[in-house]
Amino acid sequence: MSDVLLLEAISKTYGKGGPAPVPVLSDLSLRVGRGEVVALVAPSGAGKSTLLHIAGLLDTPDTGRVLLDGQDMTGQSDKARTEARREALGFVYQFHHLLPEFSAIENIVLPQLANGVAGNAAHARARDLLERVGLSHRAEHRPAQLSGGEQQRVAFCRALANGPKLLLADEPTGNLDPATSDRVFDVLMGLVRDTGLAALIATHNPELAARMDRVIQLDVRQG
Ligand SMILES: Nc1ncnc2c1ncn2[C@@H]1O[C@H](COP(=O)(O)OP(=O)(O)OP(=O)(O)O)[C@@H](O)[C@H]1O
Repeated sequence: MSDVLLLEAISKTYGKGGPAPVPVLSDLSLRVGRGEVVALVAPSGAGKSTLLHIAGLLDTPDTGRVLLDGQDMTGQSDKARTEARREALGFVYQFHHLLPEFSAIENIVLPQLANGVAGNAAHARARDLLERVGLSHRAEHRPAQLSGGEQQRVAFCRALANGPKLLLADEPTGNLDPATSDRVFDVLMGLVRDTGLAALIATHNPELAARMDRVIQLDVRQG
């Protein structure tokens, strides 16, 4: 299985060289293969967000390498990283961050237009994604008119709108009640499996983690 994401010997310390350095990641390596769904389980403060930011090319490690689909992103320009992020990565957060003034379908169309997709094709893809998550009938509604679980399903569609190679998710169902979280997670797994993309999904929920292909546990560093 080829690696979609490969982190090699990553280290990160905040405030390095200052009076109160915070070492967070030390010599961490991980890989996510094509079609693989990996759970990232970490107690609060262990560096889960730091790791997702590094994997998502939003932050850089002090040492180590980040390879995305075989391409070494270490030392690449901001422009190249932004491009790679737009083309290869999809993000889902605990709170959906949908644009409130746009409808569900527009929230899925807009990132495609920003990537140069033609309007008709972008709408067709958005409709297809909404159908897959059972929300065709809510396409014209704005986020505030949708339930929390529905908003999160729209956020999944948006993350997948540009056909990413890797989905990075930070507690994607964390703000939902347990029953809704379970249902919405099923939808996410269905989407990921259908599209064959790789996913790294951070969760505090051991039951959700157990349903993924592999679990990576991060521990809090002492000192
Ligand atoms: N900019 C920063 N400067 C200094 N310390 C930081 C900075 N950002 C994060 N940290 C510290 O690094 C550690 C890891 O932070 P991170 O946000 O990655 O944790 P996390 O595992 O995502 O936690 P949570 O699950 O609570 O969100 C924490 O102790 C945090 O206080």
